[in-house]
Amino acid sequence: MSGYGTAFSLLRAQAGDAWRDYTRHAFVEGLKDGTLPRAAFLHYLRQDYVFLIHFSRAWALAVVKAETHDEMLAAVATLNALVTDELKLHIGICEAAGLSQAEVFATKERPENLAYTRFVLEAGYSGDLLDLLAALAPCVMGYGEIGTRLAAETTSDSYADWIATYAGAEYQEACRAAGTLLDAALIHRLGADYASSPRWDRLCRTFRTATELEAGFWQMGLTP
Ligand SMILES: Cc1ncc(C[n+]2csc(CCO)c2C)c(N)n1
Repeated sequence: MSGYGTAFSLLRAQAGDAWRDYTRHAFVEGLKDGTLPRAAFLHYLRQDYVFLIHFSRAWALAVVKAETHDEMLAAVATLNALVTDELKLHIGICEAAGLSQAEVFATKERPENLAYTRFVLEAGYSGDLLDLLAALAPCVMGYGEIGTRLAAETTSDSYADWIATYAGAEYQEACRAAGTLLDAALIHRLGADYASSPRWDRLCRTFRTATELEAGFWQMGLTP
């Protein structure tokens, strides 16, 4: 059990090797032991700022696709946290790492970044909240899992702040809230036996593709 809900555990298990390739990517192992080159980390941070803008748009779409007040509350809370706090926090992290605001704002979006965020948005545009959440889940829960493992296994202080952010209680609570939203949204639309629904295979495929695109994002990070 992952602790992020029943549906996430099922989706994670069916993603198989793709999940492992994402959460144990060489970039992640470099964060863990401090061997990740600084230039790669700064390049990743700049791309991640652009990523967060589109990710915020995807959570705004989740508000649009919500069908219950609880779903609206969960989506609007994440959207607010992203736009009000996380984007600002990210600029602060970049500045502390030696990147000016001007540099961050001028970042040219890499194709791997574009592919991932537009895949997520398209899943939401053409589908319902389930399609959108299946595409969003690897991002939210993957970082929660990576943060927890790295906090336990790290052998270096180089990226301690980054690890502490995702291992921290606040972020772990956000992962559990996303898991609760996903479980409830599935039951609301497909019933308790949602994994037997004809839609389940497609949701699994969407989750797996988003997982592969996360691994592609790490790989992009290694090539500034
Ligand atoms: C490529 C990439 N994937 C995942 C995250 C993690 N993340 C994105 S938004 C958010 C807040 C809650 O949804 C978190 C933790 C990231 N930063 N960059």
